[in-house]
Amino acid sequence: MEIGTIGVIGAGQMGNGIAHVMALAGYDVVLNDINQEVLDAAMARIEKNMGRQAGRGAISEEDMVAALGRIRLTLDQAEVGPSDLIIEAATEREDIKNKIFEGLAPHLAEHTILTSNTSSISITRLASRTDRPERFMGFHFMNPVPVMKLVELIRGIATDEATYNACLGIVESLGKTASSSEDYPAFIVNRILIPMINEAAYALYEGVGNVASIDNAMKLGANHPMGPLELGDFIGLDTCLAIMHVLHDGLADTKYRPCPLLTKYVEAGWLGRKAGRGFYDYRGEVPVPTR
Ligand SMILES: CC(=O)CC(=O)SCCNC(=O)CCNC(=O)[C@H](O)C(C)(C)COP(=O)(O)OP(=O)(O)OC[C@H]1O[C@@H](n2cnc3c(N)ncnc32)[C@H](O)[C@@H]1OP(=O)(O)O
Ligand SMILES: NC(=O)C1=CN([C@@H]2O[C@H](COP(=O)(O)OP(=O)(O)OC[C@H]3O[C@@H](n4cnc5c(N)ncnc54)[C@H](OP(=O)(O)O)[C@@H]3O)[C@@H](O)[C@H]2O)C=CC1
Repeated sequence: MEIGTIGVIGAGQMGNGIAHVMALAGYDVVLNDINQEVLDAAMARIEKNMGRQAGRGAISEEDMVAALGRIRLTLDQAEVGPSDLIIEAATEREDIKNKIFEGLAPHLAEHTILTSNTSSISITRLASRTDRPERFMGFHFMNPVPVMKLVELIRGIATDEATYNACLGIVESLGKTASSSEDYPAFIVNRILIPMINEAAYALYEGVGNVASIDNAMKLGANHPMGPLELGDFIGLDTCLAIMHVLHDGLADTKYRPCPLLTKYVEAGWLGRKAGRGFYDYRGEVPVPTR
């Protein structure tokens, strides 16, 4: 199936990265959010990131200008409907995602493929609420999207082969690598990664170490590019907590208990980098640990 236009719903950190790589690969992109300021910030972020790529010669100025011209911003979800493929990248809440797919339903073209960039939520369950479970997939990018090579592809129980192959073709056209995961809570990467971040929050909660010692231990002792608390802030602590709840509920195993300190940070609105404060405070010149 020929894919020309890609709709992206949610213009947060993932939505802007997805729009960036899709436009550079030659797709027309319709980027939607409920907030004009978020749309404007997403476009500014894309321009900045592409500018850096052009600056170091990874892409040409012409490619950059052409890619930026392929991105259309809209507050009207209906304008996303006729896209060949839609990637939902809104907040990690099942009620929000269901509402988006319900709202899209009357505006979809017959052939439109629906996908979700969800980090953890059942693809089968999301698909079952739509009119096209056979044309529904998990299309899971990693953060930061322009840099990370992997895309997890998750089939729901009803996903057909044509849909899977269309998504695989897109991943290849981006120069990224697809890995297939079965549809179980948090798939592969987050099944392993997010419990590690939650465990780091427990180590902090129990006083095993402070923020700096925990992050340094994993950076210098295990060669991780970011410490687990820094990575939690980078992903978004609300997203990390939501994933822990999906693991805990979906696998009914106490080993996935969300750390109470992680919950407290989210309740405080200390969601990490995107909120200016999380395990670190980002409001000054350099990030300062909060504990
Ligand atoms: C939660 C989920 O559902 C799934 C997930 O995504 S889990 C999270 C997965 N991601 C990770 O684990 C990221 C771990 N961190 C890293 O790999 C690295 O710290 C990093 C790539 C983010 C930054 O690397 P670094 O060497 O410290 O920084 P830096 O040298 O500034 O950046 C490296 C490159 O990334 C680019 N980059 C960094 N952050 C970026 C961002 N937010 N957006 C776009 N590009 C970015 C830089 O432009 C730079 O590109 P060039 O080398 O081509 O100039
Ligand atoms: N952060 C990460 O590292 C990764 C996240 N993901 C997944 O990607 C998705 C997005 O995450 P992320 O970008 O980090 O989250 P962000 O919080 O950065 O962005 C989510 C965006 O969705 C918007 N939004 C909420 N409701 C709607 C709606 N009804 N229609 C359109 N937009 C809406 C939000 O607006 P507002 O702020 O106004 O509510 C916000 O701008 C989640 O499912 C997450 O699990 C996947 C891989 C990695």
